[in-house]
Amino acid sequence: MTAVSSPSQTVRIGSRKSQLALVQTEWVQAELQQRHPERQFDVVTMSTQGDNILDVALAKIGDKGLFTKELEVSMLRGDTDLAVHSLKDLPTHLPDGLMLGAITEREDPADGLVVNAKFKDHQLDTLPPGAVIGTSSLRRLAQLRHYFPELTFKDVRGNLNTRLQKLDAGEYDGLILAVAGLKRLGFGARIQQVIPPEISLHAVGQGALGIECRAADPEILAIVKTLEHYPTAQCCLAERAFLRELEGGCQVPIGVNTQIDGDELTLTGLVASLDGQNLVKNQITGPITAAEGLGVTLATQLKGQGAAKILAEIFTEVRPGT
Ligand SMILES: NCc1[nH]cc(CCC(=O)O)c1CC(=O)O
Repeated sequence: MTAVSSPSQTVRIGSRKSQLALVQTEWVQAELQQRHPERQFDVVTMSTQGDNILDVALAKIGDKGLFTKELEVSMLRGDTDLAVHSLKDLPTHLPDGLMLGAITEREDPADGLVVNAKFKDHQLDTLPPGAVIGTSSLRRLAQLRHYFPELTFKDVRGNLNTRLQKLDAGEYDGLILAVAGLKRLGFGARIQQVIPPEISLHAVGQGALGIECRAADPEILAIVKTLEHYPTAQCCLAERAFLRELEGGCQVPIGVNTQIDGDELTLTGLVASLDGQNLVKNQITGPITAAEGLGVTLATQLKGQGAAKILAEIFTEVRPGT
């Protein structure tokens, strides 16, 4: 008798429809298919709120689950079994019934500068005063304003291709984008400068993928876990604990950098005011196995150093009335 795969053998992977999301999900699909040949892995795509609202600055619409909610509802209904996210888009609090099943190996987590052809060979410190830099992230804005007050910063929305088209059409002189996204979409050659952590700390979870699944589905969890990359997971769990403790979403100027050296993990964290005038930054080192505790401790330290005041100010500025 030949084994015919029953419908229950099919694992359905939820994904956003953007080109980056699809590249990432197809990578996960191929890796899982290779590790679990007895199963069939299908991709189910859906649009999220974040994909549909393109005319409003991200900072103004809030961030809680903007790019993830539809994928989560689908898992809770049993229409899909897991979801692939850019980890930085996944909120630190997940809905009841779901969990972060695995974190995959991280691509370069840094931000990168991409420029219009007329500024070929320029870097942030050689661009002329007034050059227009596109970014939709308050974190990038605050840090870059601090170090390059003579540059002009302008909001930019849309997927990566749209953004690059706007850049090449001359609407911007430069864009700040995640190196990971550019590389995954084949635009690595356009990265003019990888921005060092001394100038701009990256977003929590940047460059890694987070695979979310149902908390009460051990079979799927066991499958998903086979994609976990331990060092990346510990770094990202430290970063996510730091962010959770500060209660800031991805649209608050919070930056991090995490390094592993032997059995030790060093987490650097920053909270910045929107105008980039005030940067509160600190660092903590401890055993890798205490990753989340290190994130919580660093957050508490930063709050005491002035971060609590900065965050309170931002919440009243960005979301008046709430
Ligand atoms: N904010 C959107 C987003 N979410 C994930 C990435 C790609 C990089 C990653 O995996 O962190 C990007 C694009 C960007 O920030 O330039």
